[in-house]
Amino acid sequence: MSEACDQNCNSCGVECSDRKEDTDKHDFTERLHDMSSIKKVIGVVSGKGGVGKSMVTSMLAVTMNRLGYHSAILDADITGPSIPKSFGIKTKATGTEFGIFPVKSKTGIDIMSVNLMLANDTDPVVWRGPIIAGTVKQFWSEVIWANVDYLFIDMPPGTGDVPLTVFQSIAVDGIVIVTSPQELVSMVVTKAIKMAEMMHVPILGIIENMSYFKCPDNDKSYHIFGESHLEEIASEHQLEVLAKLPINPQISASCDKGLIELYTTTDFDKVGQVLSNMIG
Ligand SMILES: Nc1ncnc2c1ncn2[C@@H]1O[C@H](COP(=O)(O)OP(=O)(O)OP(=O)(O)O)[C@@H](O)[C@H]1O
Repeated sequence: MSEACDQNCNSCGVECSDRKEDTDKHDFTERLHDMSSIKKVIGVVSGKGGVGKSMVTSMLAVTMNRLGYHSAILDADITGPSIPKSFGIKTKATGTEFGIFPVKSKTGIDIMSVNLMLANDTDPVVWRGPIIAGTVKQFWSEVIWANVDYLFIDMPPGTGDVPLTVFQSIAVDGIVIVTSPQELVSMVVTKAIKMAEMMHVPILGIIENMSYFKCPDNDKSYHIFGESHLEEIASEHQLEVLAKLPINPQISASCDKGLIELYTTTDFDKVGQVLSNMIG
């Protein structure tokens, strides 16, 4: 210890034997539940709301489940949870002294969402930011995610408190960015990309939803929300285009009826392959 020591290690650069841990450097990482095992954690993000992020999260879980992996979904969209509805889940989550058990969908996808804990699905979550962020952490550390290959996290839109909490406290292996043609012409998707870069989370690629509408009468494709700028944005940030999804009334009908697991498409084949390669 130096003679001039004032016991404030934060303002001193000397590596002496009495040095205390730097109190400015916090480790925000949350511990996974002891009974959980997750191979890969994938965040699904969007710059703004309503672009189909929850639908894409659901279909990613369904796709990997169909490929023989055990998928799970952590619904981190606490104030606007829509995952249980897409899967038609009516039962509530249960818990014991060991932890909280996610609810299984019809095809065996494990799901945890705030709506599985509320008495009524229509009860609003009127909580302040730190409580919401704390709930997401609890979904990670107190839920028993048993033998999960892919845990998909449906993030709230934007770059606010909850996405920040997820990136800081959960070891995310990669993110998928969901966007729409309208959104791409604005700067919001770039904000989401830059946030992931700042947090050092690998970006697996971009999915453009509501890209076009294929008319069943004449088989022509119409760009309802304008021409896509996806390739430009993707190449600007050296990102892979994982899918371009059409506007398809069957998608919204499947979500509304809670039958997303019955929706079939080849549109997710590429992203399914990219995700499979992560486990091998
Ligand atoms: N490609 C599509 N074709 C038709 N309907 C779609 C498509 N994608 C999403 N939808 C519908 O649009 C609505 C919004 O989708 P979703 O809830 O997935 O958006 P979101 O980005 O998660 O929204 P939020 O940010 O508000 O949570 C849903 O009713 C969904 O079924």
